[in-house]
Amino acid sequence: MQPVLNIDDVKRVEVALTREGVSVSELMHRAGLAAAQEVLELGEMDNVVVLAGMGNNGGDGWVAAEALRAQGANVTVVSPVEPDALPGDLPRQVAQSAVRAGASVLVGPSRDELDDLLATADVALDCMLGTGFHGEVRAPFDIWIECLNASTARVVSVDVPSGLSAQTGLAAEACVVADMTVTMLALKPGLLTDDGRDVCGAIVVAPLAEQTDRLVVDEDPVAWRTDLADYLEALLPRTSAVDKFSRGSVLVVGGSRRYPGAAIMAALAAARMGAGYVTLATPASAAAVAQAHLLEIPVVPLPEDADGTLTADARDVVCKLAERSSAVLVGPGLRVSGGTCAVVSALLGMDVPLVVDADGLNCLARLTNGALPQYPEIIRRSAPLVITPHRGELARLVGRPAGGVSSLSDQLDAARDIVWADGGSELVVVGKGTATCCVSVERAVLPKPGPAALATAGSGDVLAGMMASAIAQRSEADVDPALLAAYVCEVHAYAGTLAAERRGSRAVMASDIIDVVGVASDAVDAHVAYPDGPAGE
Ligand SMILES: NC(=O)C1=CN([C@@H]2O[C@H](COP(=O)(O)OP(=O)(O)OC[C@H]3O[C@@H](n4cnc5c(N)ncnc54)[C@H](OP(=O)(O)O)[C@@H]3O)[C@@H](O)[C@H]2O)[C@H](O)CC1
Ligand SMILES: [K+]
Repeated sequence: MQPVLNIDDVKRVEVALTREGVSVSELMHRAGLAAAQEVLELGEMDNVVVLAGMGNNGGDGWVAAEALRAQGANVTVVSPVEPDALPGDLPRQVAQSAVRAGASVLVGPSRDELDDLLATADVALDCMLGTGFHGEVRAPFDIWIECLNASTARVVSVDVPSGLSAQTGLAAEACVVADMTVTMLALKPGLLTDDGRDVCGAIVVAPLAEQTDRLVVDEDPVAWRTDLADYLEALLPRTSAVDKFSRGSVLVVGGSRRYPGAAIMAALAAARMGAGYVTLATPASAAAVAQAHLLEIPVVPLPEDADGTLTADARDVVCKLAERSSAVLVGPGLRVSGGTCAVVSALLGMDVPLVVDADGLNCLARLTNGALPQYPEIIRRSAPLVITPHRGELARLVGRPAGGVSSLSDQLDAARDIVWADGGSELVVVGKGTATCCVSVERAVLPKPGPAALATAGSGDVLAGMMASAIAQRSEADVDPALLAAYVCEVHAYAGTLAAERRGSRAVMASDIIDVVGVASDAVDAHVAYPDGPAGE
């Protein structure tokens, strides 16, 4: 797994490195050399343009320019001011050194001059703005970014594409779209989510010092990005010695007269993820339509009110069914009412592994007055509990205003508020977004995010069904619950990719994802188990 650090923690690692004898000047040299090395590895890069800003990100660029010049490349550095006029001591010194080494400098070019220069470039190094960037991009960098994005040069961004917040992943109006980002010391959350996913290109981490790994871990990384090999312990069992019950039984409680589909999709996804036996319990007036869609899955009708929503009387039947299940999912299509809140509350009080999604989460928000971290006893239990909120649901659960969870960084903070208040190892918050985080009290795990095709109605219901299915199949196993949840997200993401290949990237519907869950999990498992085998290539 690769550690992900908040920007403030990256700065602390920088300070810790200087305490261990690696000066900032040395770090800047190593950063510039790391960027130059990546350029050299692209091959045939004779003409290099370095767009340098005024701070240390620019300093990295001047070091890279000198290193590439030493390798025989034609290097032109574009700077807003003369090298001698750079305000920071370090950037000024490395700039002067690069000039002495023969790098050409173009100061304050017009748009046309810059376009002409970039037209001759094989590669452009983006060193305008790094982690010190804030607000909207000011001149001249807004214009430089436009020229760079319009050019045909390969673009390598140093530390972070200029214009992207490395913390939030939100891009300013002007933001470099890179082919590659060479980031210093550790991954940062903003590179992995939201606009960051579209503008970073391939990400390479340059550790800069042998002490870095240790110092990064000392800073308690805000998250860990998984590699496929990390999932080995999370793989679902594949043995011939099974019958339909030993393969795990899942109870899905969801649906309403108005929204029968969500629960149907969750039940199907649970079956496709490998549970041997799935049951759907749904309000009586949704049961007939559900049964018509679910040939292999029994549907149990439950007491409902005049709106076709569960009443509190449903609790007894639901709890009896839950007792016989290896895992329960509650929420998809449920709606929020006194009755549905009573059912969610009863399930939380049981000793059965539980996944709470969608309206189940909205019931939970209502049961806790929109302040779940203040009522940890409601979710404290001995059996596993996985809650799967998207950003809006997560904001509601922790009492933030609408839009109050707007980045991966916010997702991680809000999820931590919940798991730390709970304090137990049974709870995982799967915070869904353009990057999804699986957060337990132990750690936060980031699975590889899926394609935009997954952002479609019902996709979350499918994930929830898959999650309950995986937990049912691993109920006896001692596996890190955040890792198991991340594995399920990874299979869901890959299913989205397969569905997009089959249907077209904008045409995927949730049922297309369900259709390929089985082949997606086979493929992910093969990659995990045999990373170097034919399936892993
Ligand atoms: N982490 C490490 O170990 C190392 C990182 N290095 C590199 O250093 C940068 C961070 O350097 P820093 O000097 O803190 O900041 P930047 O270079 O990113 O940016 C500061 C300059 O940018 C100006 N700025 C800020 N916002 C804007 C904007 N919206 N529009 C235009 N200009 C902006 C800022 O001007 P102010 O007037 O706001 O002060 C500064 O001039 C990190 O990313 C790495 O690349 C080191 O090499 C050492 C190792
Ligand atoms: K940059």
